[in-house]
Amino acid sequence: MDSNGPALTSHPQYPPFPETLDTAPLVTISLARLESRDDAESNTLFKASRDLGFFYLDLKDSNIGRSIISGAEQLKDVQQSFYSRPQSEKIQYAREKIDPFFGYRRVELPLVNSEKTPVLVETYNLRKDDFVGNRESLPCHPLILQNWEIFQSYVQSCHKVVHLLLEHLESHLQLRKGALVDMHRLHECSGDHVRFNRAPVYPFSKDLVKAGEHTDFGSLTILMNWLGGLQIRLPSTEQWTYVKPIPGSAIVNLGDALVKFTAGILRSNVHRVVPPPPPQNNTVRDSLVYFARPEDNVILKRLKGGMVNQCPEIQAEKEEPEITAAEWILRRSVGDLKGIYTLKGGLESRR
Ligand SMILES: O=C(O)CCC(=O)C(=O)O
Ligand SMILES: [Fe+2]
Repeated sequence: MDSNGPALTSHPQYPPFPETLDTAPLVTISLARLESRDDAESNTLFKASRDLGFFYLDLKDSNIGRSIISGAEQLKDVQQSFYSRPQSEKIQYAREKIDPFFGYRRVELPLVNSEKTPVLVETYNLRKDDFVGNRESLPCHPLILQNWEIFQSYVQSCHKVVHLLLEHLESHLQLRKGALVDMHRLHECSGDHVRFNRAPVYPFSKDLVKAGEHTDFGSLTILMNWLGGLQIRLPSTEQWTYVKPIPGSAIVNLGDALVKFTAGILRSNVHRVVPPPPPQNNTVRDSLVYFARPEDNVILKRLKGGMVNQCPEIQAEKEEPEITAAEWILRRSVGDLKGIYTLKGGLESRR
């Protein structure tokens, strides 16, 4: 039991993350301390955003944070109900029918399980603009409509956290006030979305895991997960290392858009999802993600001012097409553009 009473999260209902495993050294940053503009906490945030691009955000002592914790638990229930629906029903909301990026997607893994049934990885991308009323909503499953208010509140809370993190970052970067925040307004259209991720029980496969290595292509990602399986490649050792889920904390990472805006000062670290470590490996894995992205019309290029001006422009940066966030998301999602970490001689090579 912690200070907030028992059963804050449902982590204890799952098999435990193994104590003996080496895990990634993410620092923990307190959302409440960032809210009260604690300088030391803010410095830790900036350092983590440069060095690793991943950190835990302890949500427990903040009202917004606690609404994210309880919202995530509720949305996980929605997610589980949705994924237990028959395929014939889920594919009514498939991306092919709805939108190139938003909607349901199933990918069959090239594996055979003991029941000889397809092994499916499933995702469902739900657009922020629909929940906050920026656009006419895309068609979605009735379970989403029945839980609309939970999504609305979740999106708003995550978005507030994104603004707070961006405010701290822009101040450390000595950019003008609003330089980052004003490109991420709630009521402007953007690629922000909630994603339900579902992975079945499946054995570790080198090829599959390799194919899943990626950086996130937006600005900030707020991840809630209950089982291990997320791994990051540590910049210090190049080793793939599990990130342990911590009840009451989100895992936050920076995406490629922030690397571009800051000419490589901030880091978007490569990561992947593999089967959870034993004894968690016989449990279906759900995770819940809020992806924050720049507004659709924003051009993805370095910002002017502050620390960014002190970074000389490198060749790879000069050669990159100047495209909008909307176009970048579409092209990245079909693999047409490379992520920051794969771009040889690109921004990552500045380190
Ligand atoms: O499921 C996780 O823990 C991470 C998911 C992820 O990296 C993503 O959806 O981009
Ligand atoms: Fe990711």
